Amino acid sequence: MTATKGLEGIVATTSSISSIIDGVLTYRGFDIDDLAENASFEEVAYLLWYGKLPTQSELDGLIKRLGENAAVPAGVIDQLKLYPKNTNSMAALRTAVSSLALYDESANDMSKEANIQKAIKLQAQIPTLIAAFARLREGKEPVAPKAGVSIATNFLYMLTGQEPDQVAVKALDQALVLHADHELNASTFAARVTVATLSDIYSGVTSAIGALKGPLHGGANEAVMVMLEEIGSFANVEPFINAKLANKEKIMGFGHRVYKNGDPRAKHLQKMSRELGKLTGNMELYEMSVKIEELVTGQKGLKPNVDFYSASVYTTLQIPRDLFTPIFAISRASGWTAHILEQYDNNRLIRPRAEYTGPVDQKVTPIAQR
Ligand SMILES: CC(=O)SCCNC(=O)CCNC(=O)[C@H](O)C(C)(C)COP(=O)(O)OP(=O)(O)OC[C@H]1O[C@@H](n2cnc3c(N)ncnc32)[C@H](O)[C@@H]1OP(=O)(O)O
Ligand SMILES: O=C([O-])CC(=O)C(=O)O
Repeated sequence: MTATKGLEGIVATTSSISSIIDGVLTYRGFDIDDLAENASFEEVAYLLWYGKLPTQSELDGLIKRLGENAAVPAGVIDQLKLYPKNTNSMAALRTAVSSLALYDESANDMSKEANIQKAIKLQAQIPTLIAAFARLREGKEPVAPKAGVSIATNFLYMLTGQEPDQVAVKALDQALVLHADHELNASTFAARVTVATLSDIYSGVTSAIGALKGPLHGGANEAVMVMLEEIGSFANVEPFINAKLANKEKIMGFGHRVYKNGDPRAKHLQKMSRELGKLTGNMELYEMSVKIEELVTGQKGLKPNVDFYSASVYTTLQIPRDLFTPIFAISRASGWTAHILEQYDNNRLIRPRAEYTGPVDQKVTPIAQR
């Protein structure tokens, strides 16, 4: 038995949800470029869950259902109030999602119908949890979700308590489309491993949030912003990046396990970053990002991934830096739950082997003689 480090190149399941073939990303056979330009996040979530794009009435039905399920139990809000104000936002989300199960009587109902309902409920409640956490830590009361509006609209509304700007809604909605699913990425794999024991959907999504949090995965979008802030100005980009590369340090938001010739989602986020910069009259973050790309691609051949330009996009939308990864979770909840449903449909316990590299033939010495 020989181990493959990081399971690189290992095909661990079949799936009909999304594919990456020759650098092209599709959800259910639809190219991400097409979806990014022509579909809303709710249409994409429907596509991931049901395998087809919705008709207008199916879409209206889903938006209505998401609205009806968006409020979170009062007990969970009470718990959020007890979280330390400076706690990590992904740790808060992970704990809060796990708590949702305590208040759902159908949490352990494994019927298909109950699991689809829970997928929709989780998708609806995650934005509410994040916005409530963000307000409570600033000493503000949570804002109740609105019915009949998109997730992008509702999230920005619940975060700020104000009717969101349409440019911001459109940008966030497109970002949600771009992040919704990505084949067998680490957090989706974590979700599938968890539910393959026939554990419940809340356990699967809680595992996934834990995996997404890390800076080698979803946490990279926040890490990109930390780096941009550390660089501080366009003039500092070149010396900063050159020093990092000379030290063989990783540049966050670059590289990918699967894409070696570039992440097809990055160009959409780059365009969004440029357009938002122009609209707000502040191009500095965009220009710094472009310069970083020029240096990292030029010297290392590494291309930006989905996390790189999302940092300047979210900052221009005035979203706090530590909510970038939770926003990724809002979007990826659709993919995680679609994968969990698919796993239940054709389940087998996921249990690979390890190549043992430890000592052999050891004998126990009585404790007094050790
Ligand atoms: C949504 C997402 O999850 S997208 C990914 C988000 N993560 C990041 O942006 C973090 C930065 N990027 C990385 O750490 C990596 O590129 C990963 C984890 C995404 C993929 O990595 P892997 O396929 O495991 O490649 P690995 O980390 O082994 O790197 C291979 C080589 O490229 C280098 N490399 C990879 N990414 C980077 C980077 N961002 N900056 C500098 N060098 C890098 C490594 O140092 C290594 O070099 P070496 O062979 O000289 O030691
Ligand atoms: O697929 C991966 O390894 C990481 C990624 O880009 C994603 O989850 O969107």
